[in-house]
Amino acid sequence: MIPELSKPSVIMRDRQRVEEMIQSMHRAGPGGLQVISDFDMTLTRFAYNGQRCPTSHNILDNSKLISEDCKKSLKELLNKYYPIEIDSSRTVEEKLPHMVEWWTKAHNLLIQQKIRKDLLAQVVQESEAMLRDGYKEFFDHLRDLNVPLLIFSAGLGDVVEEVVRQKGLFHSNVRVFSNYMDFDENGILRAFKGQLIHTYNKREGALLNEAHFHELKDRHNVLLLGDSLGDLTMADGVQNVENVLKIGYLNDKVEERKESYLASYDIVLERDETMDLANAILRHVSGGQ
Ligand SMILES: Nc1ccn([C@@H]2O[C@H](COP(=O)(O)O)[C@@H](O)[C@H]2O)c(=O)n1
Repeated sequence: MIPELSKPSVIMRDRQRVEEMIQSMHRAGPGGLQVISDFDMTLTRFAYNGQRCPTSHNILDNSKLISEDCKKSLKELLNKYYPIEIDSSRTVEEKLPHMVEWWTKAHNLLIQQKIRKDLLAQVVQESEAMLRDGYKEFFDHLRDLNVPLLIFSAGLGDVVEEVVRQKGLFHSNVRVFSNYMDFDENGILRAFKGQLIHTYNKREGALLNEAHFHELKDRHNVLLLGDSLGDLTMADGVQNVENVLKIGYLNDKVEERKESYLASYDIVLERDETMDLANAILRHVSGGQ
């Protein structure tokens, strides 16, 4: 049905179920579809030429807006908390306080740097942010089909938006839910707005945005893209859902985490740096439109 499902990087625990869901989505067509995606390491690449690619936080952390001392502290936080984030031997409940601590400490450090809003665009331009191969077809096809793309990110919303804008992809069907910076009247970062979003509380974020999902209440099929087990709850605010086809990018600690990803995602993409499968599914669902 979809040749990309047979790529070596694609693994599934129940191929028949996946094919049934895709067929059902095809019957409903693009008018019944919405796409909910994580940003960092899902729409962006995990690695390029053997080097890790930056998250939206890293784009700012590594920039000229951050002092060397602060860079060191942010790196120490990353080295301490990232292994906890991806540790398959701990439960989500065990990880939660550590994630809140990481994000809170990192955001407080960023606030101390008195970051200027007007320099963010330049920082993104000078960064090594990289979207996955096939990103343009993905964004443009969704725009052409009028399919909403909701990006749920525990990263930095201002940076996420800037990356998408600079690539010419911020089409009117794209909405970003994320951690947004609050700037004072001089354009200096003074706080973060709203409730903190980290890797494992996206369900709360999704439910807080229920009103937005209500606008999409006639779109009963969801294509969900994520890279962590926390991303699985991103569609929890969707009403009258018929199919949620969950595609998970397994980027890091692949062997260790494969079982848990296979148990939770319908399709797991192992070290796959492309949007090929999502693009192929969209082509199929839209009947070649
Ligand atoms: N200070 C931080 C905090 C988090 N990260 C990483 O960003 C990713 C964002 O989360 P998503 O679930 O939306 O992908 C997360 O995976 C953290 O590893 C960071 O780099 N710096």
